[in-house]
Amino acid sequence: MTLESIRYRAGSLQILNQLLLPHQTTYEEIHSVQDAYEAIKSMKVRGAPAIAIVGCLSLAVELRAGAGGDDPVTFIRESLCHLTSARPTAVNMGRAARELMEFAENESMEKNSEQLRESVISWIEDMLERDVNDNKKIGNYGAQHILSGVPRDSVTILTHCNTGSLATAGYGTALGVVRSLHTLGRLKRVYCTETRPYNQGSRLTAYEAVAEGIPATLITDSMAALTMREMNITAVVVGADRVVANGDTANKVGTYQLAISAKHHGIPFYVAAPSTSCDLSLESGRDIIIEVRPPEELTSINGIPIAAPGIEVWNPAFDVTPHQLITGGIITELGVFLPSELQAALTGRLTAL
Ligand SMILES: CSC[C@H]1O[C@H](OP(=O)(O)O)[C@H](O)[C@@H]1O
Repeated sequence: MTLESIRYRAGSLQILNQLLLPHQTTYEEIHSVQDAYEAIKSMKVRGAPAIAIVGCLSLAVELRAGAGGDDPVTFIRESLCHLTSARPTAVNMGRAARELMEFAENESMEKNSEQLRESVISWIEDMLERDVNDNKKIGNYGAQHILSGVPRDSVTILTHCNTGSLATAGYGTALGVVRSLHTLGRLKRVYCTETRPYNQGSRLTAYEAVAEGIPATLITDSMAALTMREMNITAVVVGADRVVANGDTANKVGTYQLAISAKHHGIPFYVAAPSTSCDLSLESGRDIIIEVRPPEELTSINGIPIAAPGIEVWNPAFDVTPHQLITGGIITELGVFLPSELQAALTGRLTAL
C-alpha cells in the first residue's frame, strides 16, 4: 500500500494533512488557490514536487468552476504568482508556474476562455502521471547505479527527510530508489534520520517504510556519522528542493553535514531529483534563497514546549550541499549524472549510458 498525499478528480482536490501524521490520517478539501497556499505554507502538504502539484491542482479546481471569467489568463498569472510565494526554496512550483504561464498565453491566442480553461486543466492533470513516471525512472536508475558497485550483495542506504509518496505524486525520489532496491530484493536496510525539527523522517519516512514492510531503522540526526562508521552504509541518497547549474543542491537542513560525513567515510553521496527540481537559471548554490521557518517549529512539538522560554532560535529549513560533495551523482529520470554533466544532460546534449 503506497500512501496517497494527494487525492484528485475533476473539480475536487484533497490533501493528506501531514502535520497530523503518523497518528492521524486526515484528508482535507482544497477548494481554492488560497486553500492550497495556506496548506503549503503551513506544511500540511510538503515536498518539492508535491507542492507544485497541489498548487497547480488547486488552480485546476478553480478553473473548472469557471474562475477567471472572460480573462482566465490574468487569474492564472495572479494565482501562480501567489502559490510560488508560499515557500521560496524548492524550484518546482516556480518552474511549473513559468511553464504553465507560457502554455496558457500561447493557448489564449487561439482559444476562447472556456476552451483555454479546459486546456490548462488538462496540462495540470498531466503533472500527476508525469511525476510518478519520473519517480519510477529515478528509482530504477538509482538502484541500478548503486548495485553496479555491489554485484551480488544487498545494500544498506542512509536517507534524510521524506522523499517518498508523501513528498510527491507517488513512489518518491530518494525513497523511490529505496523502493526499487527493495522490489529487486537487494535492500538490506535503510537508515532514516528523524530530520528535526519537522521530523519528516520519524513521522513520514518511517510511516511509509512500516506501511510497506521496507526494512528500516530510525536514527536521530546526531547519529548519522556514527551510523556511517558502524553500519556498513553502501550509499547515502537524499532528495532535493533545487539543484542548480553546477550541481549545488538545496535540500532539507542537515543534508550538508551528511555529505561531509559521507565524504569522510568514503561513502558515495547521491541526490535524487526529477528535472522539475532542477534550476539551470542559477549558476551556483550561493544564489538559492533559503527559507527560514518560525521558531516555534523548533521550540515545541505538537504545541508542547521543548526549549527554554526566551531562547533565540535560528530555523533554516534547508541547506546547500556543494556539488563537490555529491560524489555518487545526481539521479534523474534521464539517468545518473555527475554534477559536471548535469547541464548537458538536462539540455539533451548528454544521454545516460
Ligand atoms: C522529493 S521531496 C524533496 C525535498 O522536500 C523536502 O522539504 P520539505 O519537507 O520542507 O518540503 C525535503 O527537503 C526533501 O528532500
